[in-house]
Amino acid sequence: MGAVPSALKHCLSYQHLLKEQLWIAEPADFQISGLPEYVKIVEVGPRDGLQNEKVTVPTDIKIELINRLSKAGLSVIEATSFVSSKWVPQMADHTEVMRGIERHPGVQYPVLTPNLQGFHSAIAAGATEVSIFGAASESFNKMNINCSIEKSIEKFEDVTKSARNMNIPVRGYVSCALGCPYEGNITPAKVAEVSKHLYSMGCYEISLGDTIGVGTPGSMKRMLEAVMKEIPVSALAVHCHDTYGQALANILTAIQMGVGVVDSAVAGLGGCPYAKGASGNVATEDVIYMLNGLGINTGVNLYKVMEAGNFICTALNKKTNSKVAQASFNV
Ligand SMILES: CC(C)(COP(=O)([O-])OP(=O)([O-])OC[C@H]1O[C@@H](n2cnc3c(N)ncnc32)[C@H](O)[C@@H]1OP(=O)([O-])[O-])[C@@H](O)C(=O)NCCC(=O)NCCSC(=O)C[C@@](C)(O)CC(=O)[O-]
Repeated sequence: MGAVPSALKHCLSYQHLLKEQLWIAEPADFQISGLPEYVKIVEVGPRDGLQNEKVTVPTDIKIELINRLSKAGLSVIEATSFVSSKWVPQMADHTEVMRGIERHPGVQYPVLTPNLQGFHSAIAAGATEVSIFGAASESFNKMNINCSIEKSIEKFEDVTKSARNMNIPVRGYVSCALGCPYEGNITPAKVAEVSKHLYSMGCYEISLGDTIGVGTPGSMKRMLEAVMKEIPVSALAVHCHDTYGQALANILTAIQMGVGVVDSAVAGLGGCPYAKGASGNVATEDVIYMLNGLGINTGVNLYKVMEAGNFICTALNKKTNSKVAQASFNV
């Protein structure tokens, strides 16, 4: 570990913090039966975390954030999205971001592509993995990508077909998996149906999004039970926003059910522009702290993620949403 940056120095005096959990990437040397040895973190901070920021974040700050996250040991960092700059102005610099980042060996930098136009722009900018993003709610789908679920499936098929021809892996999102800001309750059967469509068209992984953070361990369990009838659990990820403070509990429930991939955002940044009131994603720092405490390896250095969180929160002039970072920095 290198020199401790001045902003973090005072953390060292916090005697009550479990040193090994905070500073060392290695998980505890025990294993709780029934839990996996390893969980993959998909860092979505540079995309989901920043897309809703009202003030334009300078491109070099986005690039520096991604470079710092790469050095923290994260193996997947969602870098940006190739969507319309009229819809999401914050992501307008997608090409510059993709051209500016350092590519670390073993790290994937997927980007969102809602249609063929986005896919071709992403490939031209150097993307080597893309994500398509659907929803289990008609109303949300319309608000988010301006078409019905059925129409979006057609557009996604165009993307997956082109991606297959170019050997580009495609990840699929299903938003509103535990509730919709416009329709309220969403049935697990609908989530399973949309997930199956995306999986059948070639997505290697389906990320189930609690877009507005209303889920509980109970609704997470019911939804996963339905989806797991259609898709192997090894191809599932969970993507939890923390609006109602349930994200860590929901993630633990998913992991206990065999899910091995968790999306999260550094400093708990985030929110969806088309889901009013949705708070940030679960903080990467908090997920890693929990997993370390469970003896589950992530390969990620918590200390370096905290540094990256400190960097972006300073740049945005905002307080971190990570409880672990708040406790460590006494903010
Ligand atoms: C999907 C579109 C583009 C459809 O937008 P549209 O207006 O229906 O598209 P269109 O095909 O009719 O084209 C209209 C204009 O958009 C342009 N256009 C068309 N496609 C693209 C593209 N790919 N990139 C750039 N420009 C594009 C196109 O060139 C044209 O430009 P104009 O001639 O008017 O100048 C639009 O609705 C859009 O950009 N929506 C934003 C979606 C978004 O980024 N939402 C937030 C991310 S999703 C999320 O946060 C949830 C998630 C994933 O995190 C999981 C969870 O939490 O649940």
